[in-house]
Amino acid sequence: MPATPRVVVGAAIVREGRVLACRRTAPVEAAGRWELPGGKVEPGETPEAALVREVREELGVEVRVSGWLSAEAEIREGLVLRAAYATLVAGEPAPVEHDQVRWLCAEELDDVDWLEPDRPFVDEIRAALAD
Ligand SMILES: Nc1nc2c([nH]c(=O)n2[C@H]2C[C@H](O)[C@@H](COP(=O)(O)OP(=O)(O)OP(=O)(O)O)O2)c(=O)[nH]1
Repeated sequence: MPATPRVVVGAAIVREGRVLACRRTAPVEAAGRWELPGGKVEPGETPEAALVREVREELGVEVRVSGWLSAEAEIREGLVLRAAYATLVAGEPAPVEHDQVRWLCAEELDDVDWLEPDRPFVDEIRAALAD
């Protein structure tokens, strides 16, 4: 029986019609590519708690999860990506691990080079921002 995949959660933090995209610095093959802030859910942790924790660690802000996107993508064998919409409740994002952040509107989502697994999420976010 295959093992249950480990989940990586990403936050689609939306403010005034824009989503926050973050540029990775590591590993080398992912450096310069863009993602949603987040990371792996730890054993015993809920996805919501993981997302809030990772965003706090990576950007120094507090977010509230408002709902999960319907997409799910395989990052590699045994690792899947999920994402949730979130709103800022305290602080202004200041990257700790990323070297750049951008607030992108629907028309700007294709201006950055997203990690491959993020594509279905970006499509869903584009539609949501355009509403
Ligand atoms: N945070 C995040 N990771 C993503 C996205 N898309 C995507 O393929 N990934 C991949 C990159 C990494 O292989 C993995 C996340 O690992 P990570 O290293 O950022 O997570 P982490 O902070 O929990 O790391 P770790 O030290 O526990 O290994 O998911 C995304 O939008 N956000």
